[in-house]
Amino acid sequence: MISKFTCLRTLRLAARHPCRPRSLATAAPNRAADFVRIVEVGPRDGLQNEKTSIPVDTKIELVERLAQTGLRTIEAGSFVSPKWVPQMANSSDILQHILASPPKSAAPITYQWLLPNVRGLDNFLSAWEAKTSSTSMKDNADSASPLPETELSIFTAATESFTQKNTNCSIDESLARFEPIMSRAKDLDLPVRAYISVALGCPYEGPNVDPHKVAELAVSLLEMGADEISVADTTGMGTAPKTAELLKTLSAAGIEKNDLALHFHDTYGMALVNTVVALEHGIRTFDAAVAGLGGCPFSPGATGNVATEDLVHLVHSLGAKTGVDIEKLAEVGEWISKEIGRSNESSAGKATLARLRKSGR
Ligand SMILES: CC(C)(COP(=O)([O-])OP(=O)([O-])OC[C@H]1O[C@@H](n2cnc3c(N)ncnc32)[C@H](O)[C@@H]1OP(=O)([O-])[O-])[C@@H](O)C(=O)NCCC(=O)NCCSC(=O)C[C@@](C)(O)CC(=O)[O-]
Repeated sequence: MISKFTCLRTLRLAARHPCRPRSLATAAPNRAADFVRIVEVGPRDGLQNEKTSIPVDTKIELVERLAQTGLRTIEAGSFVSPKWVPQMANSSDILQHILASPPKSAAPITYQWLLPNVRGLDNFLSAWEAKTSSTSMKDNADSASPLPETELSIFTAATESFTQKNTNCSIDESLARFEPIMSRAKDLDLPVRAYISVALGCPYEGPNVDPHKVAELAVSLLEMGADEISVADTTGMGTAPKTAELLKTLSAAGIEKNDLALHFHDTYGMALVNTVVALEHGIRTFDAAVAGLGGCPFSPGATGNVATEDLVHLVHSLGAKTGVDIEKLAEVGEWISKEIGRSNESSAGKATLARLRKSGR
């Protein structure tokens, strides 16, 4: 199937978007071969499935603490229906707080916001524009604490069943919802990343998701204007051979490595193995959640994202850089785990803390 559209799509992809986004592609240091960019999804993917309502102050404090670890990109909330995902209902408050008092950080941070439809975009914009329109670009550049970079995330899935369960529509309908979001985001110069869920296994259709379907969707999203595709192993069913096959299929479809991020959940303990496979294929952007927080409300049995501390430890052990201070990050992982009453799922985080405590720190 892929060979039929590969050449045409490759040409189309090469011609798209002469103007690349500010953060996703122009982050020059983040594109060095030995630099791995981490997208911290803990405040969104990590918290969205928690059953007990988490106070907005705790969510803001999590973002502020993460901002001090060296992480450069944080997905801080989502503008989805509160009837579907009640835990994310106060994302507007978090956005407004971040814009009004950008968290302290050594380097500028980009904040991402997930949305499923135009209603989500409208809700996002009513909070975002109120602040950004009152700060001119010049004022912003001159300001001691300029407005943080902002990006949007949209999401669809590689199977019809998951798309229905997650967003109450078909895959095609989900793409149709993105068209107006994409065009308004481009007008506002806001980069857009697009997730493709269940790329390596679906809770409703099983472990064998067609990699060509993932490639076809990725091409459609890039053609539509997405600046980055985050390919998600929502269920953690991915294995090393399946990850390699998927990445080869995406490459054969003309998708560049720099356009891809990988988003592994660690349900079967395979996330780091699959990360190594992806690193060997040249992927340099990975999503993760501090302390291994997370789970998708519409993926029964799926556990958290790969823990950011474990990802950082892996990358550093391979001699590459992340810019993240693992000791500070481990403290954040332990703090948020206690705050929300769940166990810290990061092996590297717990080991780092044990070492720190032993040395009296
Ligand atoms: C897409 C919908 C809204 C369709 O849901 P629907 O019920 O079909 O939508 P609707 O258009 O019929 O609207 C129903 C009600 O929701 C309201 N509504 C409609 N849209 C919004 C909105 N944006 N924000 C706030 N309210 C909204 C709308 O106004 C209406 O309110 P009512 O008239 O009944 O009072 C719903 O299915 C939804 O919100 N789904 C989101 C599910 C979700 O957040 N899943 C988790 C995130 S994805 C994920 O975790 C995977 C990922 C990204 O991490 C990668 C991976 O690991 O796989």
